[in-house]
Amino acid sequence: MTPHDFVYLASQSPRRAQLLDQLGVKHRPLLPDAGEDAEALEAERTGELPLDYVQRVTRLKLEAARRRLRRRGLPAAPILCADTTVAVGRRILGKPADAAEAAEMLHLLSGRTHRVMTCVAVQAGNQAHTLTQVSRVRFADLSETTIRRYIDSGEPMGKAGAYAIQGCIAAWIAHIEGSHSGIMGLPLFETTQLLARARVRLEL
Ligand SMILES: Cc1cn([C@H]2C[C@H](O)[C@@H](COP(=O)(O)OP(=O)(O)OP(=O)(O)O)O2)c(=O)[nH]c1=O
Repeated sequence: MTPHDFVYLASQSPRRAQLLDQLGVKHRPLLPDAGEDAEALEAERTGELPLDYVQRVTRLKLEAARRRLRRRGLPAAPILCADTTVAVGRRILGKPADAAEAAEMLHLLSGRTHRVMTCVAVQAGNQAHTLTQVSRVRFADLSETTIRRYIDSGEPMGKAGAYAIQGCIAAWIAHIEGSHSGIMGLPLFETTQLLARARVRLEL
């Protein structure tokens, strides 16, 4: 069987597209239709643990993407999607709704270690390959001024946990354990294993 030349990237995250580019994997967007409520997939359930949450949301994203592919009658190819969640203990930090929520999250993350979980799913034919990569991130103490300035920069919005390791807040990240690309939204080492299982053409 010849390898697949490209994957459908069912993600609106520009970071995920850039990270796939870094691997040299060709991808085509498979974005939600106007009527689809992509945000609704990320609704939390009371008492749900972060690991269960990130895996469930990824499954939902994959199912929605598979339906989309069928609806549009597009040529068959593997579909890749992912979800990134920040966890402080059992608490899930999603994307902040506004500046006040972003401030609350950054206060919570200040001076402590939290986990960042990214679940990746690749559907190839009838088979779904998934894995979850978990990293640990330690923030130095963040002052009120730093938090305020960071929120004013606009960067926290649209990011799980109200920060982006690839941005200026990296100046306060004292330690990471795990996968830098995973924290950004797509763990490259692990994703490569999934793509290989799905027989997607890789650069190396
Ligand atoms: C913790 C962290 C998150 N993020 C981003 C990655 C994700 O885009 C976002 C988490 O939201 P996700 O719901 O995982 O992704 P998304 O909504 O951007 O895109 P889609 O659901 O369509 O795939 O936070 C960073 O860019 N840097 C970081 O350091």
